Amino acid sequence: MLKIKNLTKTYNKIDVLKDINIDLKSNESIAIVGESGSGKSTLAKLILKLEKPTKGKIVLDEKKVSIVFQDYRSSVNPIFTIKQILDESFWETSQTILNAQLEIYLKKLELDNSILEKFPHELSGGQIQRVCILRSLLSNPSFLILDEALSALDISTKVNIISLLQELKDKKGLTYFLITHDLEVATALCENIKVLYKGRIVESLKTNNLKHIKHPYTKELLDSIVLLKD
Ligand SMILES: Nc1ncnc2c1ncn2[C@@H]1O[C@H](COP(=O)(O)OP(=O)(O)OP(=O)(O)O)[C@@H](O)[C@H]1O
Repeated sequence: MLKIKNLTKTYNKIDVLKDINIDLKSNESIAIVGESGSGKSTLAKLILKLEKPTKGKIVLDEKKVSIVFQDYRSSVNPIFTIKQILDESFWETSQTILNAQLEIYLKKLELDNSILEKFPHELSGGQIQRVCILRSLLSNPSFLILDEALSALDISTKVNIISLLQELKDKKGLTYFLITHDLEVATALCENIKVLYKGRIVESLKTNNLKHIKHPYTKELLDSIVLLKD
């Protein structure tokens, strides 16, 4: 479904991504976990062809691709109401189906119907982030890139949205390319985890087998989950 071969991206003579290889099978989701500045968003931009690789190749065998950007405030038009922002989601879905889906997703994303008439500046960061997730889901994608898409949400909302995303994965076969520094969200949604450190993949793991962690940065991430659960 997604093949990335020997990918390098250089900005100002600095390799932001170096020799990245990913081979993702259909119906498997992947999480790219890494600290700030490790090159995660750059990788998303390359997959979406918003940027060109310096070296290497990316082949994405999916047509219905959507993304929830990390910078959620600037990805909504401030002079549009939320309803108008969501109307951008038309692909091939009829208005009737869209309205029915909208009702369901609003409930699952814990958003009140009254937000539809509001403007982005009248919403909290967490509400706008959920509107961005909703907009992507309404476009009925088969491959969804989530770039730190749950970062502004409180724990209980995050748990509910993860369960919605899991449901869509199971029922509709939606595949996620998850970008996060939260290993816990990564293990909840994805079968595969790649740890990006200073532009290189330093560890490739299967979620059902985290015993083989080698890199100190991944160990730190795993310890932080244990600490949060203590
Ligand atoms: N268009 C650009 N021109 C020059 N440098 C860039 C550009 N885009 C990203 N970079 C640099 O590439 C590096 C990786 O950035 P990127 O946004 O991919 O990191 P990230 O892992 O997503 O970080 P964060 O978690 O903070 O969002 C950073 O040092 C950044 O300054």
